[in-house]
Amino acid sequence: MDGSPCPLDKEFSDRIAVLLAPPTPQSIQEYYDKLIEATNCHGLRIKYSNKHGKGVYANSEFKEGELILKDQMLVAAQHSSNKVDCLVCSYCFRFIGSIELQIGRKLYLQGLGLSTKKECDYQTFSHSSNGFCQNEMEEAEGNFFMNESDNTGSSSSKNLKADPLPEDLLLSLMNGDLSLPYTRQFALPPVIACPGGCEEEHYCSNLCADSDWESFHSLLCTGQNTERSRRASLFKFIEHANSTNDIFILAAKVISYTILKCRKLKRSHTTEIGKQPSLDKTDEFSFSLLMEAWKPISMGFKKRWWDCIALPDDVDSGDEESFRMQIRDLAFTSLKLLKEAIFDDECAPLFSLEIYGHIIGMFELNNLDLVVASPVEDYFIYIDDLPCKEKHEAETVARPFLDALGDEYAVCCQGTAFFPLQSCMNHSCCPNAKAFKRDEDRDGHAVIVALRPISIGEEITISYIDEDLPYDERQVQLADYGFRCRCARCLQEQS
Ligand SMILES: C[S@@+](CC[C@H](N)C(=O)[O-])C[C@H]1O[C@@H](n2cnc3c(N)ncnc32)[C@H](O)[C@@H]1O
Repeated sequence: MDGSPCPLDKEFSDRIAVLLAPPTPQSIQEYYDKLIEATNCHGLRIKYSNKHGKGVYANSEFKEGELILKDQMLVAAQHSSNKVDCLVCSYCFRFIGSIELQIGRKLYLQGLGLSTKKECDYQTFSHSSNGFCQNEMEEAEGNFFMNESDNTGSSSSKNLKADPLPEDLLLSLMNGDLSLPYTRQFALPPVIACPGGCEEEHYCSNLCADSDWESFHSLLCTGQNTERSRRASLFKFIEHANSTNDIFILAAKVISYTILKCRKLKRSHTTEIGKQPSLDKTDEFSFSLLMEAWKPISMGFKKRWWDCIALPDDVDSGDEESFRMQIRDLAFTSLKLLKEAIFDDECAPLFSLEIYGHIIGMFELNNLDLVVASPVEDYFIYIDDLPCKEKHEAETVARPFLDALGDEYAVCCQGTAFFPLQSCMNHSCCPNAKAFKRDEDRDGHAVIVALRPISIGEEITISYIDEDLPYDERQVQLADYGFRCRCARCLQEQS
């Protein structure tokens, strides 16, 4: 990149270009054929066309309302501020513990003055609307800030609530001494601690804990088992992300995932082949492993973050260049902090600003909001629907907690995720499918259902925006995704 402040961009420019080169149609086909085989999504096929790049096509018929896809995220994270509201598994994003723990913990943390996000947006495909924490962005970067309420949930609560409940009451709710009526019917998986001893991540099972550890967390854990100076660096990186934009946590997860996969490939190669490459080939060998580990990320549609981020309404177009430079500098600050914490010599090109910018840009252009409905909401609805006598008895115990929660009782788990198959779905203003969580979808998977009958060979499209908007407004919104829509409806309405 011309004028990049990051020395690694220059040192590894050839390798960075290889890592960021768009995959060939043939490698796309091979990769997604394998993925579809491995995930049993035989009703779908990914095809490449010169028109819109990758797209998802029906390989079988779908009826209206039928499930098309449940896509497991490649990488995902709960918004930092949402962690106050919802205790979820850090790998699959199921709610964990118990209804009592969810309620008690939230009220307890609120009592400590931690902020919360009010409502839950069930519209799951969304542009990340910059995701900045407003105050910190203003402070850290000087001039610019975003007006809209951001989706990191950093807004403080405005709703009216009853007086706080006594702390010891909340503690007994959290530690299981006090139980609420009918919560057995809303049993949740137990809370499994992080194997590295950090207090940040929790899991619903040992399987999730181990999978997270192996795929992401062993490099990012701030627990006691992590060496002291690395821990201090990680804390600094996380603090910076939490106070500016938690998209950096996701970028760190992508880098951690690639490094850990690279190490795993190296181990299995050494065990299988039984020998190390000759010294003069070590460098090439390491890079071939890096390419292999990076492959799932290489498939994602990407642009540099500071090039593709939508210009906030309150930034004058004359200040655009300066705004984009500030975004780049912010990313560079974050990258330097991450590099101090987890740098790996054999994966050095990953720590270039060019790669970091493209990873974040990938989330900007492809992300689907991570949304998991809260069982606490179901619980209070259940109480409300009980016959009169039972309802009255249950409410006597549960009501103070509902009052203390106010209208925040229903806050769902919210975050950002990259889904390998869903992210290949193109947009249409007359879509035949939509992202929609059904009652049974209680984890972080992306769920896509058919809006009308779909025949074999038809492209499966979703809408990235509110498709009921008039033509011009739709184009304005889609410009934030970097394209002008050429779907059948737009072509017709344009003429
Ligand atoms: C989430 S990706 C979809 C998959 C993408 N086609 C690929 O090759 O990875 C979104 C990008 O696809 C392209 N795209 C999606 N829908 C489109 C449409 N209706 N008209 C033009 N381009 C579209 C745009 O470049 C957009 O930024």
